[in-house]
Amino acid sequence: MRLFTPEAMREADRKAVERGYPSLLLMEWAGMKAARVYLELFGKAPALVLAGKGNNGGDGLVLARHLLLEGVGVRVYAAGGQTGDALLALQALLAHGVEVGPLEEASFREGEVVVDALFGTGLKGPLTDFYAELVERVNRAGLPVLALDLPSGLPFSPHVRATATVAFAALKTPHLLQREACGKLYLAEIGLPKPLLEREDLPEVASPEALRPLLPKRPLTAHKGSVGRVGVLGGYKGEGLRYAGAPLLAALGAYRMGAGLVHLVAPEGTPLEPLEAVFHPVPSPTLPPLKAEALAVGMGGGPWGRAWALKALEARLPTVLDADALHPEVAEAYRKAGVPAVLTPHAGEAGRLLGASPEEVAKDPLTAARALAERTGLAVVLKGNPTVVAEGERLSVNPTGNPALATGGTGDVLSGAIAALLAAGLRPFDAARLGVYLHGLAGDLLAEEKGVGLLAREVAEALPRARRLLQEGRVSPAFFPR
Ligand SMILES: NC(=O)C1=CN([C@@H]2O[C@H](COP(=O)(O)OP(=O)(O)OC[C@H]3O[C@@H](n4cnc5c(N)ncnc54)[C@H](O)[C@@H]3O)[C@@H](O)[C@H]2O)[C@@H](O)CC1
Ligand SMILES: Nc1ncnc2c1ncn2[C@@H]1O[C@H](COP(=O)(O)OP(=O)(O)O)[C@@H](O)[C@H]1O
Ligand SMILES: [K+]
Repeated sequence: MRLFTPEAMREADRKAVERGYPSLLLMEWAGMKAARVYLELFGKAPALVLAGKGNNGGDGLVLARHLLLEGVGVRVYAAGGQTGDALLALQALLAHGVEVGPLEEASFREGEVVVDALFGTGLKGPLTDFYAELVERVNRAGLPVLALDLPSGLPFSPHVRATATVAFAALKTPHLLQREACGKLYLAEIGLPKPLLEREDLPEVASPEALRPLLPKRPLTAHKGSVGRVGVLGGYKGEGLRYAGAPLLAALGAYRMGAGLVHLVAPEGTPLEPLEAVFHPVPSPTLPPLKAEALAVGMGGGPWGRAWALKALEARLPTVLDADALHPEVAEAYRKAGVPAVLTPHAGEAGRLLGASPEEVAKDPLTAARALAERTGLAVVLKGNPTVVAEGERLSVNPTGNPALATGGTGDVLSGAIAALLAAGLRPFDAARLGVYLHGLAGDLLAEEKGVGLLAREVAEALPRARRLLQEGRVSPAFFPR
């Protein structure tokens, strides 16, 4: 699944028509699928449909007809001047005897659900005047809003803040970069010929279909030495500072992602947890002899992080470099040595590596992740919402995960989880995108059950469940909770 720009989506629509596919069918499917989501979310609550004059409005007019046929009360207000498919959609609705009022007269009523079909991918520039005001009125009305394709006004401001959004044919950049405005996100297939959606030049949206085949196999004859052993190097003792928990959480992340054995290399005095680990207490950042296939370095390493990362290089094992191991000279040393590595910075750490502010990184994570991958020659996991994975020319945007993960130690769990996948033999880019996806999914499962207030160790504990859902094909490719 690819992440489309609005322009790339319009191009795909155009190519479908060039191939002879009737565009009216696309619109009919779009409106019908959106009506299904409406019924699922809001049942028979009456709808207030606000339709623009373009094809997005046309989708709204189709939806109104389908809701009417399902016995849902609809009030429809539309801009004047429809042409083409949108005009046909209007005529079909009028033929059912529905009154369509002018958009200027739209009013909001308690108990209604607003269907936002004002603008989709055809918007050029920010809304002004009447439409800016209308969007503000929609937001102020306090009613649930179902946005068709995109919340109107995106990617600019002002824009509609939707309760849910039905994206047609493919996710577009604002769906993942301006997720806040979209609410619950649904992806509806509308019959666009598949080859038009296969655009290798666009970033990937990490999807269950693409990731499932990457899951490491666990043969009947597996033993703890055959499924991947991880060395975790982290923690720091000195100057009254103790970062004891971080490496333990990385160890948990590795075990919960299926590692056969985890070696925990940490400062003397670090608690001997988890019990399942093999402990190597060290007085300074050293690399004891380890039987391992991958390493995770830097979690809670303070001033030890950099030294540890450079020592770890001697093992020439695929390595996750996190937190205190994230320094330009460390990345450069791994690149030079040709040792495969995954960098896992958040926006602040990425900013430090790029010489940019955290705000600049967070504003355009796709560009920042690509720039960092290019500069370091390594795989990069730029953490946030969304998390972006980059390596060379490849970009993968992760749709799982939610703000309940914004709590200390969840990043450490992720480092260990990615290291376990490296140890199982996955290439850095694959270990990174699979690890990030399952970590986010674990967070989604927990947020659904418990809401906010998670502990990082619970995220580790939920990893096997996330993995099993993916393995069994039970993750919906068309629904993205937050
Ligand atoms: N074959 C297709 O093209 C399909 C398109 N579909 C829908 O069509 C949408 C795209 O349709 P359109 O290309 O007609 O575009 P939209 O319906 O998103 O908007 C186009 C209209 O907005 C006006 N406009 C643009 N920028 C504006 C601004 N800043 N202020 C005020 N008015 C502005 C344009 O003049 C035009 O009238 C998609 O998002 C999707 O919902 C679906 O029906 C599926 C098939
Ligand atoms: N708002 C959010 N939405 C989705 N994921 C989030 C959000 N906030 C944090 N996360 C995830 O939680 C993890 C936090 O990692 P990090 O910042 O390194 O924390 P720590 O250093 O405490 O372990 C990352 O995987 C990040 O993507
Ligand atoms: K819309």
